Amino acid sequence: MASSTIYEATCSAPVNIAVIKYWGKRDTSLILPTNDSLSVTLDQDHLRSVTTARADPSFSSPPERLWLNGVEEEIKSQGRMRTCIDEMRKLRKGLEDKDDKLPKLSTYGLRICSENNFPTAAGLASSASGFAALIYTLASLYELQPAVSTSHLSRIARQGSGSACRSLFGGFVAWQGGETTDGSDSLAVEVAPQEHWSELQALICVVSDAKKGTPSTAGMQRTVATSPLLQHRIREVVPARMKDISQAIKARDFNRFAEITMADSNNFHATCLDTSPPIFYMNDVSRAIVQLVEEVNRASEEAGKGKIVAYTYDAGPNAVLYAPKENVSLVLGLIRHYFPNADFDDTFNLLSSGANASHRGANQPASPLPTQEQGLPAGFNSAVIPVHEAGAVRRLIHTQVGDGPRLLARGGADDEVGLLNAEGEPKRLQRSKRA
Ligand SMILES: Nc1ncnc2c1ncn2[C@@H]1O[C@H](COP(=O)(O)OP(=O)(O)OP(=O)(O)O)[C@@H](O)[C@H]1O
Ligand SMILES: C[C@@](O)(CCOP(=O)(O)OP(=O)(O)O)CC(=O)O
Repeated sequence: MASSTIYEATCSAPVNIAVIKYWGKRDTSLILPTNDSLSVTLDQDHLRSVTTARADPSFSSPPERLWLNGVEEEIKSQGRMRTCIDEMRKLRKGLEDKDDKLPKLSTYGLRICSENNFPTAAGLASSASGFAALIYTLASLYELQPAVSTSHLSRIARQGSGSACRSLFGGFVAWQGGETTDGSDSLAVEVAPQEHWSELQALICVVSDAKKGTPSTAGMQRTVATSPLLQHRIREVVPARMKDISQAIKARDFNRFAEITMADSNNFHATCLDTSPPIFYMNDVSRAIVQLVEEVNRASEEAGKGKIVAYTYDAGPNAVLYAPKENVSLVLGLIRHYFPNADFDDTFNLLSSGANASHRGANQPASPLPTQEQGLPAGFNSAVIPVHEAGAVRRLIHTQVGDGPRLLARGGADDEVGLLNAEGEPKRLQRSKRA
């Protein structure tokens, strides 16, 4: 029998894409990085993880169960999920020890259900939004805030997946790597809120949605073990860039922001190439996008204007393009010309054919090259890359800088947003594990 009060919370959390990359751990179990990093939080109206957690004394054998996208996952005894749940319980117990009146939720079993609204295998940062949603939901269920700060929560999210600590904040977020061996100073802080530079937008070019060859967790430790270039990155490159890009963000200086973002993506991928055996995340399509961005920026600067757009690549071939709002139509036009037939989620109605129109690749005629009236710089070399075969870029997602995790609902199982049914099982269950 379930107890009469339902202790439940449902929250969402955003994806973040780093502009100064985290790559390497100095402690693999606490997840302490070898360098600081900095990211932009993306709008969870477009990409998000939603998690429901319920605590109930009747939940037993096993006390905790977890479903991701409708499929039950094992909570391994030494695993990251286990650590996160245990750490959150400890924080709740701390509050209960100080206040007798609080229900002893820390002793109750848990049911957790989470869904990502983007394909988990799309090479987007699902572990970041996923662990941030988990931590924020448990913090809401256990009513930890304001006693426990968001930066404190980020220290726990970090132990789920390093990059997840940055998804606890909106806007522009730094993960301070810290120096202590216990990880107490390794946490995320806000550099600037979303509203500070809300004109910054992102166009995600999904080049491949196949699961990558070398997972980041394994790849980065191979780089730590074998790359001399990584040592230079840790000592010289990143510290200077962290300062410079923070200033660029504070001054809303897109030119400088773009310069540092692209340089850091290239430096990170250079350390991957410097790894033994080398790791290749970018492919020919990724490199063609780099050439296109470099050319439009060159032509714009030659015309006495600033850079139009910046690229950055994580541990996969997909490009994330950052640009001020006023440049996105041009960037989109260029991508749609050189990479025809991509599915396009037109969240901002740039192609102006109705609200949230979705343009499915197969029916789209090849787009013409944007004109000078549409902002193409006069000296742009249109032969910089060939027009690629249809579907070389499979999907385009247009989004913008966004806010931090949101509490969507508290309490009953019959609310619309909660993911668990009255029995504490997913409302939407998938029969078998994804391939
Ligand atoms: N909604 C979620 N809630 C909790 N954990 C999640 C969620 N979504 C993903 N995860 C965790 O993240 C893991 C996937 O992380 P993985 O690093 O393989 O992919 P990725 O995050 O897409 O890639 P990367 O971190 O390299 O950008 C899953 O196995 C799961 O443990
Ligand atoms: C290239 C990156 O996206 C690497 C992300 O690595 P993860 O955070 O996925 O790694 P773990 O801490 O092992 O879970 C760069 C970044 O997001 O800063």
